[in-house]
Amino acid sequence: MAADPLLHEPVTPPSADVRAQATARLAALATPPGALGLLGDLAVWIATVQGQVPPAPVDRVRAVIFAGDHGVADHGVSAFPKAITPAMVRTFLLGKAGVSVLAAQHGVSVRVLDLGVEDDLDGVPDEVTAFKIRRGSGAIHLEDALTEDETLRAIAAGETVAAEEIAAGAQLLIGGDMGIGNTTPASALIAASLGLPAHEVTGRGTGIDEAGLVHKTQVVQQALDRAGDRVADPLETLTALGSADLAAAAGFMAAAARAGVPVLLDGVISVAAAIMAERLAPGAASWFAAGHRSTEPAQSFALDKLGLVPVLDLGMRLGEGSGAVAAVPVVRSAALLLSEVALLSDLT
Ligand SMILES: O=C(O)c1ccc[n+]([C@@H]2O[C@H](COP(=O)([O-])O)[C@@H](O)[C@H]2O)c1
Ligand SMILES: Cc1cc2nc[nH]c2cc1C
Repeated sequence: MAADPLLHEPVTPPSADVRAQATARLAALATPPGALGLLGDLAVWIATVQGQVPPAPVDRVRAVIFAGDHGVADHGVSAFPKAITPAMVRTFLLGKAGVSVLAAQHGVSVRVLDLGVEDDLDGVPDEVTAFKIRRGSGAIHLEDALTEDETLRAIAAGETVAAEEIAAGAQLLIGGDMGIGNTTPASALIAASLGLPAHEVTGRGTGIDEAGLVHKTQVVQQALDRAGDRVADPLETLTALGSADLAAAAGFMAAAARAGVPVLLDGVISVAAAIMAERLAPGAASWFAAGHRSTEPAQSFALDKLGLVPVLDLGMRLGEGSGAVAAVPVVRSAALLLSEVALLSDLT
């Protein structure tokens, strides 16, 4: 497959003029300056990415869960077996996962897609597997995750999905994940992109013990050493250290940014995809906000790199898009405050 001609093209940033107007309105509200704290910053962000002051209510929020398996999960890096991945895909479809409950409460649509699950998912609707790239991505410490062609096809799949969600009316998109072992490639992508060693970024994922963490750190470092200088290029980085689901999530976020649709990021996997989206489409991160801080160290390093301060910090590490969905009511509150609070100049 030929590379997308838009890859590496800079993304048009949100309007600096609208940002200035939103900042001025926030300062003019009938509140002491700075009294809304991060809610105020979030209000300015949502108005800026919407291109309008005051901002519109954030009614249509759509989450997409990119599911896939990872060869590295057979090498002692997770507390759980791979069979959990297809089982959770079925659970999302039943509306019974953690993210499903939060999303139902907050009126967020959830779409789950199999990009690389190591199971045929017999009986699930065809639309779930329509973008499948392969059954399981390569064990990144021993081999490439993907072929170059698979990387390009996965990115293109994510771009198509973003276009579909935007056509369906999304005002705000969330990129979620499901895949046993996926904190290993996510940490490797972040380490490679930020130039950090494995011991700084590697975390406990689903809950491995101390010995497991030592081993997982060695696996991440082995993957980084194996990839070597190839990590200077974002496509090579995804091919060597990523996965079908992570590449698709990166394509999804890059396409959302190019279309001027904001993205609320979730945990370490979502933020790894955001880092890759920013590398594929420089400037994309100006369309992103961070839903929450995960317990994974790589996620905090990556958020700092992107210049993002998370809305929530609840010690969550579920993935699935759940931390971002939990932050949606706060984003909605922020938009409403900037549009409905009286101006100081109007006080009687
Ligand atoms: O979002 C996070 O920061 C996060 C942190 C730890 C674990 N997870 C979820 O747990 C799975 C990956 O954990 P692990 O230990 O198997 O690499 C995957 O399905 C993720 O959605 C997610
Ligand atoms: C049960 C379970 C649910 C998950 N959801 C996201 N990652 C997960 C990992 C496990 C193990």
